[in-house]
Amino acid sequence: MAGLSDLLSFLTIRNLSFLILAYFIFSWLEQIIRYRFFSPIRNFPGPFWASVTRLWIAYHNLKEDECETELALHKKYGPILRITPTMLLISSATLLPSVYARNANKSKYYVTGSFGKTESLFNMQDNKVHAHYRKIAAGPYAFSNIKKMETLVDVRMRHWMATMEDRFVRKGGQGEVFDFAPWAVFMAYDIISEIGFGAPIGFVESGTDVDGLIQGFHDGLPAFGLLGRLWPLTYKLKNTWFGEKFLVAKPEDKSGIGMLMRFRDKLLAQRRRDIEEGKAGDRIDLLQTFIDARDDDGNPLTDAYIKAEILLVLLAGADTTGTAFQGMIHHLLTNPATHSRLLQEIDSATREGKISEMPAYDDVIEHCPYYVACVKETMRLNPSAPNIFPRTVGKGGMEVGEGVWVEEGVEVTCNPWLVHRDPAVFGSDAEVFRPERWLEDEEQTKMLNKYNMVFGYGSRTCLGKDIALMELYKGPLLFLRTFTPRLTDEKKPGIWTVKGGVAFWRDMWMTIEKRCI
Ligand code: HEM
Repeated sequence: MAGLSDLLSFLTIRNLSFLILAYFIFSWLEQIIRYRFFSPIRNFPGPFWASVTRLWIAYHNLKEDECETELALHKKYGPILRITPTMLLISSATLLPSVYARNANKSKYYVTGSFGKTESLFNMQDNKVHAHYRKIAAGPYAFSNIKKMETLVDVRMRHWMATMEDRFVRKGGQGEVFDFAPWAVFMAYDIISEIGFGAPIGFVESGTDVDGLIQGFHDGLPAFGLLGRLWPLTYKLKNTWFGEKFLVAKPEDKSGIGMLMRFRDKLLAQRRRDIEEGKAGDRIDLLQTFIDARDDDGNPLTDAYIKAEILLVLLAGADTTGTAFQGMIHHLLTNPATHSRLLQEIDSATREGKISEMPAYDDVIEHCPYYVACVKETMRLNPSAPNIFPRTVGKGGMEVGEGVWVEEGVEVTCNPWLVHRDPAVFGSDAEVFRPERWLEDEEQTKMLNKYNMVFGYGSRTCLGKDIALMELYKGPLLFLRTFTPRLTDEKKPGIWTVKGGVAFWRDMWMTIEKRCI
């Protein structure tokens, strides 16, 4: 009894607080020692704090200087860096095939369930599970299917061009000053919702960020960046009341994702009604191809899964493409010689009848090589997702240099923003915008294409690549062929912003005038 009362008298609030504090300090020290001296990646270089806590990368991600910090560290330490206690970052483009090997699983960085309870392709970690679902999605995203949707893209393009002319070209005088940045994204959202469910959200029509969707999406990006970077904490919280409430997106949420989910649910319900009443006709959008898709046993996909994939189309496909469109206009307005060479190519292809009033995807690829090079060069220097895409090293480990091995289970990643600046592949001027590099020599072009990471790498590459390129081979071309854009202040050609590993441009203030070919 005396022992118990002694113990109780010792457990004062002060002593208890001291014990809790001591526990945390001890656990932290134990973690530092374990990560510094017993980790399988202890011998790889990098900043001390990155090797002992994920807070280092989280801090730089929040500060929006992750890419630049890592580029400086690569210059100091070489192509392989330890950027978290369990993760290596590799900047050598030629190591992409090893990091993104066929059977590599995505690491736990891809937090499952964050875009809703049912998982879409993007977050599936296990490569076998992913392969099963990717086979089903291959049909809807097949190039032959996407080609059928080209007319949908054209309708939206025409609407966007007409709106630009109505709103911003003032006849006989100075053009109206406007910010190009949101207009590029308005176009991309309307196209992706047209392709996704056969209806534009209405950004171009209204000329506004409908329901604050784009702002809501941008506001959610810092949290998106942190959830993956601090994944052990995220997994601990995910199944708690807090996690259910704040970490898993739901249609009832006020956020941009919640709004997109409601929009998607309404259109799916409408489509189901149309099908029942025989009114769906010959729909050719992605929603219909997912509804018509069957698994290996001939069963249709569940509505929950269709919803997850359609949400992914909106999340992965709109902002990313808008960013590339913004980037291309930014680079051309800041490189007048490139701009004028490009116009020569487009104008003569148009005059010779090789590309029509609405440029066709195939014609642009065939007749406008310099234009295609400008699109590639834009996305090389400013990839829309300058992010880490980590995989877990599989059985037997992985060789990352002569005699240098990384053990099974370690997280390894590349980041397209860094890989595309590797001078060994992209040249000593890799940090400069120079589209000519894609056209100089056949072998070199092959190599640049081989080590291009803008749409990811390996078996998890972007499924929407053809859709994005279809937009990018039309939109900027139409805009530049029809209008002469002029920056209102040449010293302010737009601000490149990266939040949570996703990039966009801001403040691209300009005027446009009609041009004659
Ligand atoms: C310029 C535009 C785009 C860029 C830069 C881009 C980039 C990427 C990247 C880097 C990945 C790989 C992620 C990883 O390894 O974890 C990816 C995956 C994906 N993207 Fe895109 N994307 C773009 C447009 C689109 C569009 C338009 C769609 C759909 C309409 C789309 C749908 C997807 C899907 C479904 C995946 C997951 C593929 C899988 O895991 O099997 N993307 N994208």
